Amino acid sequence: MKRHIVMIGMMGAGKTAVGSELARQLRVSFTDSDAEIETAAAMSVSEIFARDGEAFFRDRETQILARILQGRPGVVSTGGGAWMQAGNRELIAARGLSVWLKCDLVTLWQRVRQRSTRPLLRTADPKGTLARLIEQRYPTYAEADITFDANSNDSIETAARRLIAQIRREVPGLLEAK
Ligand SMILES: Nc1ncnc2c1ncn2[C@@H]1O[C@H](COP(=O)(O)OP(=O)(O)OP(=O)(O)O)[C@@H](O)[C@H]1O
Ligand SMILES: O=C(O)C1=C[C@@H](O)[C@@H](O)[C@H](O)C1
Ligand SMILES: [Mg+2]
Repeated sequence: MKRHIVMIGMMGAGKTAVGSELARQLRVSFTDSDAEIETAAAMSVSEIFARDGEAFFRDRETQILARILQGRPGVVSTGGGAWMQAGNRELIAARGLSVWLKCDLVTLWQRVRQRSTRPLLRTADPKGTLARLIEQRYPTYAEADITFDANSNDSIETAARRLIAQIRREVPGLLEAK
């Protein structure tokens, strides 16, 4: 693979789940920026938000992304907010193919509602917060190189296979070239 494949999109879109399966099918490495930040800090994303604040988390996210992207090309899953910073978009564009996992509110809500691991959704009306984030972010997510329909009822394995087919169609040669 010539470039990284970088998964972007909302919380619950499947960046981690589909991204790790994609890496498995392509036999390349998988790195998740949220997980890397957690390992480096020995704290969960929620704990970092609570202790050091979102701005601190965003700085760490940029540093970690830059480091990951310097490595050998693989699949990289980002946190949902990473793509919203212009500097991060430039870093990603320089070394990777960006893939937006596009997903609607109903599906996202089904996937994130049970878990309390997303600090941005700890509000009085988490579904409303999710809806507002969708409105704010979708025009910018739409700037990604590839938009993948992540709504379908496909299994994670089938979704990854469908994404590989789409990348082969839209960016011929990317997966084959060493
Ligand atoms: N295509 C899919 N089919 C079925 N379940 C899915 C699919 N995509 C994601 N999920 C499930 O939805 C949940 C959220 O997915 P995941 O953690 O991959 O989202 P994410 O985009 O990485 O979110 P975050 O930005 O919070 O890290 C997981 O339980 C995952 O297994
Ligand atoms: O959408 C977001 O801004 C976030 C998504 C998660 O992946 C984490 O990076 C964090 O919870 C923030
Ligand atoms: Mg994730």
